[in-house]
Amino acid sequence: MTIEIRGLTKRYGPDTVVDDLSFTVEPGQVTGFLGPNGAGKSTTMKLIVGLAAPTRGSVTVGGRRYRDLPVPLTEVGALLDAGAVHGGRKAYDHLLALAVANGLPRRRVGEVLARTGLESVAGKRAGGFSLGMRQRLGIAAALLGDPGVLLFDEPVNGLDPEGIRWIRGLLRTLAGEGRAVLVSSHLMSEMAQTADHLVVIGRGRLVADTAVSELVRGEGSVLVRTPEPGFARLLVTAGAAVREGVEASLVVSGMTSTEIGQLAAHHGVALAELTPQRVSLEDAFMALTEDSLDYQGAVA
Ligand SMILES: Nc1ncnc2c1ncn2[C@@H]1O[C@H](COP(=O)(O)OP(=O)(O)OP(=O)(O)O)[C@@H](O)[C@H]1O
Repeated sequence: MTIEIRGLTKRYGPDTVVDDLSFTVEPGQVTGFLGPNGAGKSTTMKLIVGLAAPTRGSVTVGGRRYRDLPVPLTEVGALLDAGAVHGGRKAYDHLLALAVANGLPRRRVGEVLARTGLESVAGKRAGGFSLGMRQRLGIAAALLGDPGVLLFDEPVNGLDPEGIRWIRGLLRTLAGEGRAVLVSSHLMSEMAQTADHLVVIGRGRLVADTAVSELVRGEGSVLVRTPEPGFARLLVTAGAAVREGVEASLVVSGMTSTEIGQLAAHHGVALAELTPQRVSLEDAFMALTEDSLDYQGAVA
């Protein structure tokens, strides 16, 4: 199942929090939803599940609006706020109440408890749960209806390394099962390890909609070192952009290292160094969102 977002706009008073946003979340992959704090990620997720009404535009899941889904829990599962569990209820009872209210078989409760590693604490009250356990309970609830679409809002926030590793693995597995998985984060490094596809927003607007592999490949530059003073001019003549790097190196863009090596060989120029510079995802993200950051200082 696919999430289709078209021209989605949400205003709160004078503030346009989501601004003419369009993108698609495909099944079978993890789509990372990235943006600095306040970019509008949570609001977009609320719009997807009908917790807020769009000012303009539309969101559909499998071609239908959320409110038109007969049993939403069997089509869309969402972890939007891990704190939203009644603290006095036992984990098992919380899930059972949800299952019964949605006409789901009782056995699903045991299945999702097992899948989220909560079997041993199923009889304990959620009020005494650590953040990591509440997070797992929220995920168990999202999985209850075996939905084809899953939304997770900042699921790794506040988790320890083991919890983070577990969530990453779960997201990958859920996508591997053919589900559409949309997961928000304000950390590019986190998404780089989990997502196949990235949707980046800033100030409610779409900044990038790209495969992770595309972003990593990006526009790299090549570091060149040579004792031959005329080589920079040769590079420029060949169509490259050249600037001076540290310690008398040249930073070349617009040509691959192979092309630069061939040019040097052709002119009999000895190279002391020829190193492609990898663009890190973090750098790519900063470049993408630079213009859309509200508070540059806070992010830097
Ligand atoms: N119900 C509301 N009424 C008024 N303004 C709101 C409401 N909900 C969100 N906002 C504003 O919308 C903007 C976007 O918030 P949102 O929570 O969607 O961003 P976010 O990208 O999820 O950020 P974060 O990573 O900090 O959670 C913020 O400026 C927020 O103050």
